[in-house]
Amino acid sequence: MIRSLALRDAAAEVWEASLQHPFVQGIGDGTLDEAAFRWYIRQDYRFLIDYGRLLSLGAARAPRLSWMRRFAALSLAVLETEMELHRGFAARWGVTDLEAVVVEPATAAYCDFLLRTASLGDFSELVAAVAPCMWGYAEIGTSLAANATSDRYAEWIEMYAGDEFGELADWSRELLDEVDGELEAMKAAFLTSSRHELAFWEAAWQSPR
Ligand SMILES: Cc1ncc(CO)c(N)n1
Repeated sequence: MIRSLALRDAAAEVWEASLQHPFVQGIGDGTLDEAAFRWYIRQDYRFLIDYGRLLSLGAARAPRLSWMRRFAALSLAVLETEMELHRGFAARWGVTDLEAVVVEPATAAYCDFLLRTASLGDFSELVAAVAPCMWGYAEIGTSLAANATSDRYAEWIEMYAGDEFGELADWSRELLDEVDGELEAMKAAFLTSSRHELAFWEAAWQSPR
């Protein structure tokens, strides 16, 4: 089986649980409590800083020049475009302390796993760990956009359902299929990231409101 599909298969239950998670569905139909969304935006803003670092490590370690360029460009796109979306939400909804926010355990655990894998793992494990971030959000965005009834969170949905993010998901699959690496180690990294994604939704759902 094609490696990206084998990994997607192995994580199918976890991905379905993320898509069906009440927090995610609440973004889709606009019923999600704004305080919970504010909590998520604050934590995700912190996540994106380390995610930018992870992509820069990807650039530093990439064995092909074309991958190196792509990782470097992506790091900048996250630190500029994606974080700008969060700053927009923050301004609209009265979040004034984006930079000062405490890193909650689910955020810290995910970021630490990603940066540990990127620093100490094989490059193929870095690729497997980062894929659920890109591919997973693109899948959620596309699925929510297909049924969206949400005005409130429309911008968020549009960003992750958009062509740019879709291309990113395609690229992450291409990397998974082309990189030199061992399937079992890659599967472990892919699954662990997928579980952290789910735990992030759950933490946001359980956040104090
Ligand atoms: C936790 C998380 N994973 C993936 C993305 C997509 O960039 C994001 N913004 N946040």
